[in-house]
Order: sequence, then structure tokens, then C-alpha cells
Amino acid sequence: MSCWALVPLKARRFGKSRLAGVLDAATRVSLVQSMLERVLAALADAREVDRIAIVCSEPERVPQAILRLPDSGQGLNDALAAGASRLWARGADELLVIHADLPLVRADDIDHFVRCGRSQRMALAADRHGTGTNALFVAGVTDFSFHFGAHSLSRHLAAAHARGIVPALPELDSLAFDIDTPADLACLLPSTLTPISPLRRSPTPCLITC
Ligand SMILES: Nc1nc2c(ncn2[C@@H]2O[C@H](COP(=O)(O)OP(=O)(O)OP(=O)(O)O)[C@@H](O)[C@H]2O)c(=O)[nH]1
Ligand SMILES: O=C(O)[C@H](O)COP(=O)(O)O
Repeated sequence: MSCWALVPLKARRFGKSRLAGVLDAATRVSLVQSMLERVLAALADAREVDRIAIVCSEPERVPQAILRLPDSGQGLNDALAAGASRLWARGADELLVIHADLPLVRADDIDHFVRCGRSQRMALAADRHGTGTNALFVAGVTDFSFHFGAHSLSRHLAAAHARGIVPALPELDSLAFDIDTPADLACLLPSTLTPISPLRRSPTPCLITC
């Protein structure tokens, strides 16, 4: 079995645009980098993930041990579809798409998510609002279409149901918390942004109350 994680990473100048009103460009770039490092560290620690790839138009941002897949600039779903087909062609049996903006993500939650997905061929990690998709796992479904964007969770569920698949929907705080808006940022204590913070720490109490 070969489980590949596929992390999409938007070009620097476009990333985290919804935070432009509260963070300057340099701070947004550094926030994105911190969250990316956290996600990559958790993936590296996850026992169920064998290899990691990043789909990105900026090769210098991809660490050497990680496979870089090109982004042709047609948006997130196209970038993921092209990246996924390359991974299936390389012999992937399973694919875990996971966003790079999950500052509290933990390796044990990733492992749990993948194991749940294996039991039903697919798993979806909802965002904390129950509308977005922060991670998506598929086993062997090489032509699944991605529907990231507004209301992606219901769109992914509909696409799965149309194929007779009932995805697992494990509720995992560390996968549910992504940073999109100033309100998300306010839920995050500054200390949780450092990539060297312990991976297995529980989500902060602040997360639960936001
Ligand atoms: N390769 C690639 N990754 C993308 C693209 N759009 C979004 N992403 C990544 O997909 C994940 C979810 O991104 P979003 O929250 O939709 O976008 P964002 O850039 O983080 O934030 P906004 O600009 O505020 O929408 C993050 O890991 C992004 O870096 C894209 O066009 N190409
Ligand atoms: O499908 C999604 O949920 C989006 O690609 C990312 O959503 P966000 O805007 O909540 O990050």
C-alpha cells in the first residue's frame, strides 16, 4: 500500500488574501510558511502516510525530501486534479489531499482520518463551520473530481454518493481548524504558530470556544 499526501500551496502573492485587512504581505507569507511547516511535520510523523507531494508554482518553497508537482495556474481544483493524476501514475494506492493552512494539525489525527477513510474508501474532514473541506482521502478512486471552493463539503459528499461511496466524516478538531479570516486568526494563540511546537499537543481551549 502506498499512501501519498498531496498538499496544495497557493503562490505567495495570492495567498491568504482574506487576511489582507489585518496582516501585511510579509506577515501573511510568514504565517503561511509556519502553517505549511506544521502540516509537513505532522505528515512526516503520521504512520499511515508514506510520501508527501506539494502542488505549487514556486519550486523554492518545496523542501528537498518532498515531491514538487507543478501548478499550471488554473485554480485549486485543476492543480489538485493534475497533481493527483501524476501520483496515481506513480503507483499511489491512496491519496490524502490536505490543505496547508491547518495550524493545529496533529499526526495522530491524520492517522485516524486515513484509517477511517480506508474503511469506506473515502473520508472528508469538514472545517469547523461544517461547510468547507480541509482534507479528503480516497483509496483507489483515481478519477474522483475535486470540488474545493464554496460549500465544498456538500459538493464532495454529493460527488461521492453519486458513485455509491459513503465517506467517513470523522470529527477531528485539529483537522477542522483552518485559518481563512481575521476571526479564525483571533481563535489562535500566537504561540501555536511556531512549527517547532509539540505535534501532539491538544488544541487550545480557545479553539473550542470560538
Ligand atoms: N497549488 C495551489 N494551491 C492553492 C490554490 N488555491 C488555494 N490553494 C491552497 O489550498 C488551500 C486552501 O486555500 P484557501 O483557503 O482556499 O486559499 P488561501 O490562499 O489559503 O486564502 P485566500 O486567499 O484568503 O482564499 C491552501 O493550502 C492554499 O495554499 C491554487 O490555485 N493552487
Ligand atoms: O473547499 C474548501 O473548503 C476551500 O478550498 C477552502 O476553503 P476555505 O476557503 O474554507 O479555506
